[in-house]
Amino acid sequence: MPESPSESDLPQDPHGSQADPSSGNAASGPPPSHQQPAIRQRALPRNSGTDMTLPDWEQFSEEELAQRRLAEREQSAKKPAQPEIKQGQLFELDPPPWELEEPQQLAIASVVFRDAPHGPYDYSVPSELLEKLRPGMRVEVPLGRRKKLTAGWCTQIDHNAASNRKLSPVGTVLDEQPLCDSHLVRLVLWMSHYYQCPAGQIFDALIPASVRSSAGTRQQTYYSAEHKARDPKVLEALPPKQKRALTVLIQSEKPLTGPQWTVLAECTQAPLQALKKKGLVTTQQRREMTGTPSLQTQKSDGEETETHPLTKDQANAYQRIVAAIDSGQAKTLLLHGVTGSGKTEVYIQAIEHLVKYDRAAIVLVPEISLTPQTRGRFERRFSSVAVLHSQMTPAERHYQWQRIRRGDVQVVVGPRSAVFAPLPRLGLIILDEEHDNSFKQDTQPRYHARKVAFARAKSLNIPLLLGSATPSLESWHATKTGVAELISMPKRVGDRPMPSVQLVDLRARDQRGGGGAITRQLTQAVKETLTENGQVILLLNRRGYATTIQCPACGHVVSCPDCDLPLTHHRDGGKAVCHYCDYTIGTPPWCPACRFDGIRYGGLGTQKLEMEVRAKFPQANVARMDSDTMRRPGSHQKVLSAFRSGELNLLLGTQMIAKGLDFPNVLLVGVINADGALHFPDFRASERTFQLVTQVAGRTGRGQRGGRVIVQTFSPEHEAIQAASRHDYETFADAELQSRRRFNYPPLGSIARIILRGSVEEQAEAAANDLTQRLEASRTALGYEVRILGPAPPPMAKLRGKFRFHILLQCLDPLQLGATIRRATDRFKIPDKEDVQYVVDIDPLDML
Ligand SMILES: Nc1ncnc2c1ncn2[C@@H]1O[C@H](COP(=O)(O)OP(=O)(O)OP(=O)(O)O)[C@@H](O)[C@H]1O
Ligand SMILES: [Zn+2]
Repeated sequence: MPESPSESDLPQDPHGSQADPSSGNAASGPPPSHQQPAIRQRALPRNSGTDMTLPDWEQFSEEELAQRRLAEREQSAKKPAQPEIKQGQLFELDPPPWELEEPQQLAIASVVFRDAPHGPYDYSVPSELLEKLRPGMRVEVPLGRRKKLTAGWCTQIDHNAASNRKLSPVGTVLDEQPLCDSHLVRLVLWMSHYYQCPAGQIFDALIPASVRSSAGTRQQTYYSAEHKARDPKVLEALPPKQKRALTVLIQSEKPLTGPQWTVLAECTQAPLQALKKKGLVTTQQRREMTGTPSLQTQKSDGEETETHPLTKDQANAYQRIVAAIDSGQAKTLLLHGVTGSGKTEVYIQAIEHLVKYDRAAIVLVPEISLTPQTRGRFERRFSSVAVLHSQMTPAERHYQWQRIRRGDVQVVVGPRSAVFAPLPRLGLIILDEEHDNSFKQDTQPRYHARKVAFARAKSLNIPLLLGSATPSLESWHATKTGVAELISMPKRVGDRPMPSVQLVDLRARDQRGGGGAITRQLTQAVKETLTENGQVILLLNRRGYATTIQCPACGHVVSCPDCDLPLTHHRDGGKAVCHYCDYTIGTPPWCPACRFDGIRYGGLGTQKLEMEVRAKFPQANVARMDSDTMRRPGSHQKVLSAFRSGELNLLLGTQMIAKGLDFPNVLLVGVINADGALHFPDFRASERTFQLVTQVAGRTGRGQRGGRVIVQTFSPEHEAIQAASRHDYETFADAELQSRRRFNYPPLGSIARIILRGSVEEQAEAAANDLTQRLEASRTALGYEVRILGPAPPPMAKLRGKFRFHILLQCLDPLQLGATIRRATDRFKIPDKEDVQYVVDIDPLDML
């Protein structure tokens, strides 16, 4: 007898009632205060912290919405009526009125698709699927004139719809249970609207491919006895082997698999098949894990594991987070704690509070393999942690996803995509190092995990905790406008002082001892530190050996043919590599343009720095950490363990050594060139420089022995570097906000970027011009104040063989910005024969 999924198998929607006052209280809301009657979300004031705003339908008051609707109706009255595109109308004309059916009651499902046409389109739900189909499931439906069966996602079912058009019916329901609960479906629809990306593509980003393909599972057939087989007369009439087999099956409490059944009945397959033919047994297919993947937890790297009593600052932070959890409201908290102030311990204790109520948390971290230490700390303190990372096998990923959805997990730790973890009883979302750029996805859907976390937390009425020593200006601004609450931890644990920072001016030539990259002052400091048995971290944010390969005779620079950017020379294997597309050639021994024999390597990468370090400090045990040396899974862990044990005493590398590491014996941090990010054509250049220098400086002075920092720079007077040298976040952030205000840059205003690319430059440019005109027309029609810049070639005017153009849009109001683009791109189509694509990037971080 086929089993229907039991109650507990169904994805729970514990907070469903919180957003909807009509449905009463959550049955088992944890802290007592969670039980209070839910409050309908109040409209946020517009323009309050543009990075922290919700979609328009959540943000407007009823009155505003009504006004908007009125305005929209007036708009549409002016323009010739555009037929709404619905299934059936997309490829054929509407049927003449006499062919229309009588309007009839039916259930209609909305379905969206990954590929164009994206939908949503309406389908009727046949009565036999009514019980089964729910939003968040995948279905197969006929699409287009040819009625080609296509997989899509069901986003909504209207049970009392009326339609007089003949709708195609839903064909097959592909999932046993929804892959997304109703909250996640709502989140998808919001993301689709806000990021202007088809909902079908967002579903695919939300549900890992391994889950969609059921990686690591197989189809298993189960047998059970039909009702009529229980009739003794039927049983008696059977040949002995079949009789014995059927008796075994009737007596079994659960359905049996073929192998189980043959073993218990001591028979071959033959009697089973005979019984099946006679219609005495039914079969049922179920998907099962083929095995339990052995999940690797982070081995301790030797860090002490004892817990400490909280410091005064930590205790205060903890109290305020707990109050937010207990309030049952969607509050955003920014924990601004200086490096080494013990933020992780605060997160852990807050989650310990949460799990007492049987609730779970998501902790988003930059890339988990870079921070094995953070991972280890969570795994040691909670009994069931799911760590999601990029090196999992599909089977592991699917297994973890199922564990998470069943509610077997207290804490999910992972990178940005973990914001979608389908925890049934989510009670808190934490973004550690919330300023980190890796939280923004740079492919479709181009979402920012902070914003998505904000929307998710808001719809569930749970707190969102952002933590950083160098908060993004978006979050800092949010504390000024009341969107987020600020919690400060201005001191390090154990009253340890912040390390002193010395700036070394690279412009003064005599400072540069011996022409290398390491100045006299830094050389001296490294030697002293190594003599005292201390450890050293050196930061250089460029990988490779030399960053340019240039001919001194004719000036030719060896560049990538696909990206027009200089290739970087890598010494291992003598390769010249494009860092944007990985185009690789053997480094030419002479100039490819004029054949001059004596090509020069300019600019400095980590490989070259490593050689200089080994030559200058022969007593040091050196490791280099950059994406070239850290390709293999587990390599970070290996290097960091060796560093903790003291086997290594000098670590050099790119920004990946600046993140979160906590080693008490690091007595010196050296920044080889702080200006790397400073002169990028990007309004966030200062912010990034400040963050990088402050974060790497924060890796020292974390033990009893203190620490110091030496920053080499060509711009010692630059405010970002000055402020970082004083550990003065607030002065920097407030001044930076002032200067952004002048240009309405985020977070004071919103920006969007549209990138067009094509293999034929003229076509890409023509499409960019066309789109710009549409944007201008759209702005005029809506009467919005949107600034449109471009089209122009971006700093990277060519990438992977495609010519690029971009259009920048700025507006104080993110809703006006979004609406302007939506209207302009709505019917914007590039001729199929042209190889030109465009992407809309809302709140872009990458301006290159
Ligand atoms: N209350 C405490 N008493 C003593 N030590 C503590 C306490 N809380 C945390 N620590 C220790 O202080 C160190 C720094 O903590 P942690 O790594 O969480 O800092 P952080 O604020 O995340 O810093 P960063 O921003 O630099 O990553 C850790 O070794 C941790 O074990
Ligand atoms: Zn390239």
